[in-house]
Amino acid sequence: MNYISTRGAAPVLSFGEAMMTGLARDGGLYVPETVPVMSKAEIAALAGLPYEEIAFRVMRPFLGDTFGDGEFRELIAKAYSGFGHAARAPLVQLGPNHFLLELFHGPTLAFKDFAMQLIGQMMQAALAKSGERITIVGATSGDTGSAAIEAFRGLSNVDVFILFPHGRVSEVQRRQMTTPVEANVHALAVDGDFDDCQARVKDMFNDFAFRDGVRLAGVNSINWARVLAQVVYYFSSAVSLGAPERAVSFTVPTGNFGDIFAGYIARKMGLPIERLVIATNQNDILDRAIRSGAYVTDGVKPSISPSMDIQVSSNFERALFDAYGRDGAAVRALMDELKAGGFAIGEAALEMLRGTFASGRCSEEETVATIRQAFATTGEVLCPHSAVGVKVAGEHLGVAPMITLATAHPAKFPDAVEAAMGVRPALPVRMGDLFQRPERVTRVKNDLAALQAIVRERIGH
Ligand SMILES: Cc1ncc(COP(=O)(O)O)c(C=O)c1O
Ligand SMILES: N[C@@H](CCOP(=O)(O)O)C(=O)O
Repeated sequence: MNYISTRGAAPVLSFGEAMMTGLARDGGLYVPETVPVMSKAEIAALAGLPYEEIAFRVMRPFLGDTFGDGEFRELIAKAYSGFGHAARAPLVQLGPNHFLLELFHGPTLAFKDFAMQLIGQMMQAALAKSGERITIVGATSGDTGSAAIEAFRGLSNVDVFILFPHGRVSEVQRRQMTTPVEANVHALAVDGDFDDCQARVKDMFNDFAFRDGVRLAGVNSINWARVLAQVVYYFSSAVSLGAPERAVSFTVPTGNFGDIFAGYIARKMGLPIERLVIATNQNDILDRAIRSGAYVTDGVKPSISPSMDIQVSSNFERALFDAYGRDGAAVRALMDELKAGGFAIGEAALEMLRGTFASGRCSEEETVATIRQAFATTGEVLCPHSAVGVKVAGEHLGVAPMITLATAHPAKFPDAVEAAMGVRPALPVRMGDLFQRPERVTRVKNDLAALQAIVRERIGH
């Protein structure tokens, strides 16, 4: 299995190489050269299997010879052993034809754990073989950062630097990143928004002297392995509702487009998905793009679903690559236009995107009302991101069962949830002392040289 860049001018890599490389050297994102298809019988055979076995069968065809079968099974088993629910990704019913896929039972209470715990295992296995030492630099709007820190804290051959927008993540999210005591964890509060943090990480990858000097690695959804691990729960949930005999639909609270892109891959692999709905908060660039054909940034607006406060949606590039017939030069030209504020999606590409994704937007008021209403009618406590999904899903219900992804635990956003429904969701007991632990964080300007200097100094390079 080969991996190619969305900008068409980077070396072709194996799965293992793409995982350790992060951003392609032409600035693009790696995607599989071809997507393996599962037969109807293979999909049907997933029903009733443990999550770990489904993960093995869905991901195995993408790996080439990076890991042996036995080794890969062991890595999967270790990755999910710390999850707080036997089903890993349980489904609960919200209404006659509407289900919620709870993706927040991992160690840091967000869907990021599904991929990050596995990537942590896979990278450690790869490093044990190569004897290398790496420097992970990641950008977060709240959840990727804590998940990455949890997956890599305390390792002797990895330093992990996380850039988060100062004052724009919830207090629980911030403390998850600033309270780990391990010396290889570096939380950096950047004076800027998430788009700034993500742009600085990409700048670091595009500075080859820095990138090669510190042996930079990425664990944002830049990294194909992150997306791949997220494909699994589309299969596990769909088969439990009758796929492949019965088609299902998904609504996905969306920011950086990684999670919904995983759903797109599941569909390409043969999973019968009727609708794939992008749900945005007031940072609605993706909804506007699908409706109008203009992908134009207009500044990140802080919201009560802060993890989705994103305008430059990294993985949309992967969708554009397919929409433009896998023409790397065309994607490169669009990304150059984006630097100046935006671009118009070509007619054929827009038709492809509209045929693939539906979309909707949820205002702040609607998010609050949805949290309140879901609790009153179903007893389910939604985090604000999941509420965005539930609200938009309600506009797209059809014959096929709708599965909305619940992407974070409500206790990560206690203020927003309490303001909506008058009850403060409690953190799990193991995190009960989070607010008593001392914090360790460095405030940094939104400046590439300043950030690079910190990384170099901390790793002694
Ligand atoms: C809780 C939560 N919901 C939704 C999203 C959006 O997911 P994606 O960036 O993959 O679109 C994020 C951030 O990624 C998140 O942390
Ligand atoms: N919402 C994310 C933003 C980063 O997304 P990623 O999937 O590219 O890591 C977060 O919580 O950090």
